[in-house]
Amino acid sequence: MAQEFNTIPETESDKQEAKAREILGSAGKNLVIHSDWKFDNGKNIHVGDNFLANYNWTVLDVGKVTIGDNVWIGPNTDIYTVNHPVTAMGRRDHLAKVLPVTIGNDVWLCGKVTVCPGVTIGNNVVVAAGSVVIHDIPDNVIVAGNPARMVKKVDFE
Ligand SMILES: CC(=O)SCCNC(=O)CCNC(=O)[C@H](O)C(C)(C)COP(=O)(O)OP(=O)(O)OC[C@H]1O[C@@H](n2cnc3c(N)ncnc32)[C@H](O)[C@@H]1OP(=O)(O)O
Repeated sequence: MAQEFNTIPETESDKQEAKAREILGSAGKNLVIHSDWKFDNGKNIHVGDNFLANYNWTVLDVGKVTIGDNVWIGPNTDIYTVNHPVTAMGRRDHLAKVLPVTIGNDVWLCGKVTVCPGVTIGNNVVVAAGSVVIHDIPDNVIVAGNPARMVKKVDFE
């Protein structure tokens, strides 16, 4: 399905939107996803109204990914729901732990952000470019860095 999506020319945004709606578990009104988009299932991704994902959005949605309204995703941003063991033996045994990712309303994940398994991001949050999110993030903040930490609070208006 990802390959099918990525063959649609960027100039044919109506076709991109229709295919994205086939792929996703659910989507609200006003949906824009650019190529290349990569994912495991697609059906485990749920997005709200006014969703925009820029180029090269990768989602390892073995687990559920829930995204609220008015969320923008910058280019080359990744969301993962799968962890593997830190022990060599665990990885030899191909073990995996699946944890959901939840993103609130009015969130901007900037370019080259990585969101790790099990994370919940609140409402009205900006995750600065290049950040790696390993902890939950509260409402109304800008976070930056690896690991992402609050750099300042932000108002809604
Ligand atoms: C759909 C799309 O997204 S397409 C467009 C893609 N565009 C991008 O990805 C652009 C991303 N922009 C950024 O990351 C910007 O730095 C923003 C939006 C987070 C800046 O927000 P501002 O409110 O202007 O933050 P400001 O520049 O005041 O920085 C606040 C603090 O965070 C730090 N900071 C800001 N961005 C980053 C970053 N990417 N990584 C690390 N630290 C950062 C600053 O150094 C500053 O720290 P200091 O107070 O110790 O100096």
